[in-house]
Amino acid sequence: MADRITSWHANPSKPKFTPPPGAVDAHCHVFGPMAEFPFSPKAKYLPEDAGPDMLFALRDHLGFEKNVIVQASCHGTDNSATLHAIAASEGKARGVAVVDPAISEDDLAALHLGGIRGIRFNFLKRLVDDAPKDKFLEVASRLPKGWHVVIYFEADILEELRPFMDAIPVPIVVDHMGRPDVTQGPDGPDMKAFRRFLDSRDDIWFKPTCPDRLDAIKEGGKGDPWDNFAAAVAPLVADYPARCIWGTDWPHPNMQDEIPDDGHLVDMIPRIAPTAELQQALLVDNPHRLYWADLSANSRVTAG
Ligand SMILES: O=C(O)c1cc(C(=O)O)oc(=O)c1
Repeated sequence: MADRITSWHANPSKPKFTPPPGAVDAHCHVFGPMAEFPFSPKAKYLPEDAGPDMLFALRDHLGFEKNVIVQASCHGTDNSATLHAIAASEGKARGVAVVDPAISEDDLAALHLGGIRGIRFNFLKRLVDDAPKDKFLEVASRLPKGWHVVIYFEADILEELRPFMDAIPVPIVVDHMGRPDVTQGPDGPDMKAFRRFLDSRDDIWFKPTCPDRLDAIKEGGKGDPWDNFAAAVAPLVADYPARCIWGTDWPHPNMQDEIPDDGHLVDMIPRIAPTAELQQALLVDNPHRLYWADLSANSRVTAG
């Protein structure tokens, strides 16, 4: 296999923006450690270790209180590394798993006990070999109560995926807004198509995340400070404030050629969510509704 890759910043800056109390980094990953949690034989990249200690140090450095750890494709359907990180978080992390669609009810229940609250369907050909829609729909129909489905796809297959996504019987959370071309601006065809999709159901959520990916210089974007991203995404957050959650995407799988400074990523937040109300929704209330709904004594977790 190829050399192991480092895709994260060694010394990220301190953000100027201070997240509100209770803020959740609701899209991040862990890699390994490989000696304990080997990568999948089908992994499309082989990263250096980026385990829970590093993730929690970054969380504190950036001013967040909690994490939602999304199973990275390099770990395939073995969620041990993600579960280990959640267990090490002292109640400050929950997660999203990637499962073999034939998973048993008992194994789903065990994932729930381990802090998992959703499963991820990945449609990026550069990350996974196959994405069997019929099997995905079958497992989506028997998830534990309160779970959702996270979907990662690129804008050019949104329409093709519509019948599949329309049939998903639980809430849907779209990773990185389905990767729109942000250079088209807020009213470009990709954003318009994504808005039509959001308007088709009121239980579709999205992550206005990854300016580093969507506005990368190597993709024809502007790079840091990612002005195309800010311009294209701020109106979306303003129009759907109860349906978005935010995350760093640390350790930034596959971003080794244009590694983002995590402090700069956090400083994108007030550019896409300029008011205290929007920041509270994006960073605190919305992720708590999806991932900590059992903290029901708190008004922030009621549906709305
Ligand atoms: O665009 C990517 O390369 C990417 C990869 C993964 C993963 O490997 O799980 O997750 C992400 O959120 C984004």
